[in-house]
Amino acid sequence: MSDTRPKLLIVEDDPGLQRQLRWAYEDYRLFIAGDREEAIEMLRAEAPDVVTLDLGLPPDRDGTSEGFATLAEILRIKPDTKVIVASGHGARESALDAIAGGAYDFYQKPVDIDELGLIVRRAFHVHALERENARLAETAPEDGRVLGRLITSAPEMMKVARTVERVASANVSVLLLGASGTGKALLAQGLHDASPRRDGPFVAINCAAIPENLLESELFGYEEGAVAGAARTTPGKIEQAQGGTLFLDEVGEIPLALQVKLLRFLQDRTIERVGGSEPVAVDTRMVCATHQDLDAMIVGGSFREDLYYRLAEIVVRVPALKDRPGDPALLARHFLTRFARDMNPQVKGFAPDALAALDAWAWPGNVRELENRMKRAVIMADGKLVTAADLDLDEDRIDGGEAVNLKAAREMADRRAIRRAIARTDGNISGAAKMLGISRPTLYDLLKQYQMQG
Ligand SMILES: Nc1ncnc2c1ncn2[C@@H]1O[C@H](COP(=O)(O)OP(=O)(O)OP(=O)(O)O)[C@@H](O)[C@H]1O
Repeated sequence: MSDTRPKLLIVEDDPGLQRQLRWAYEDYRLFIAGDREEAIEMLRAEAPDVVTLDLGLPPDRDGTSEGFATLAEILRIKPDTKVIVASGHGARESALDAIAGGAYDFYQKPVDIDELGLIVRRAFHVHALERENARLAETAPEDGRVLGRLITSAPEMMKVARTVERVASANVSVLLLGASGTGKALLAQGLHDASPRRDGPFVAINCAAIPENLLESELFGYEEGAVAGAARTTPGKIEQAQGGTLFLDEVGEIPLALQVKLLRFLQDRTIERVGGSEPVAVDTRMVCATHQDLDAMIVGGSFREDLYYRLAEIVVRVPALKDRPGDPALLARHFLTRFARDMNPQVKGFAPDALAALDAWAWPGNVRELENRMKRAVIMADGKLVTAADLDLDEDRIDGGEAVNLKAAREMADRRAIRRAIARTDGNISGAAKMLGISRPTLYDLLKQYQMQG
């Protein structure tokens, strides 16, 4: 049986000590090196997670130069290695230098086997935890959730979520660019929840939903009767977001005159309410979103460039749903579970033709459209399964309607034929391939090429 004990490399030139240590570590597979060259050779061959390193190695037995050179080389070759350095009597200083140079811990000679044993065990433990964390960070969470409520399994969207998570802690303005219904509002909320301002308010305002003449007082608030003495103050959205985050959705809809006022706020962080006399200081984080092409608007003179640069310290592009392979089906399942629970508990899943249709549809309204169609489908479903008909997708428009050229037309025809074959064979790939007159690997290739699901 293969030895699965964790590997420990001991770098020690004193044969007496080597012997002593050899007996001390039953729980590990031991590798012992007497100098730098041997140590590096064993590191490369065995990749141990933990190394104990005597700083006084030949040819500099009484100094530390060789020990430090070994430490640096180990960390260069395998940076996650936990190196525990041994310092001679009164050489605490060099031990501390070693820690500054990336060593994990140190121990003082003469060796106390029990104490060193504890340090080594802890080093393995920390290494295992770090490895597990790195693994978790690389893989998608099992339920497909990231940033709290966002559901995705597509690398394109994971990248977006990770960027948002990363910028959350920095106090920079963020502009989310993406088509309607792609989840920009959800990302903005996720950013707030991941930021140090999470205990403050998250205030959202959709600039497209408010008539132009009311937008100023919505944003900046207003004061009435100030002159008569019985002032009534209504705080605007900016003020309501004090200590938290303000999400300006459809920021491209803000008229030019108001853009100037917004810019002034971003410059001096104070607002003036409509009809108000005193400036009010407001500390809020700004997150904006739009589906419009702000660059073109700047060129056309309808969006101020100086405001753009204030709002867009970080720009995040949110991909359309059709560009996130696997997400339509994953999100559809999520919405099915949610709506079935509330509206039609007998519905349990999808008929194969529904899955094929979900995959083929271009989702011009993105996740919002999917959510709405799923709600309808769950209500309309007759039996346990949602069918393609329940989704009410226009067959002729599946795959995006008119083909722009011959290549696109062929792809469209391929997709339609594949979808039908898979639906007719209840998702059986071998059967579908036979029906299409192609081999199974060819069908898999096509599914991959067209980013369809089998
Ligand atoms: N990845 C996702 N996981 C779960 N729900 C999502 C996801 N993306 C979007 N949604 C849901 O879809 C709907 C639309 O999302 P959202 O309002 O965030 O989009 P948007 O890009 O801000 O749209 P608009 O620009 O039209 O305001 C919301 O109900 C949201 O909760």
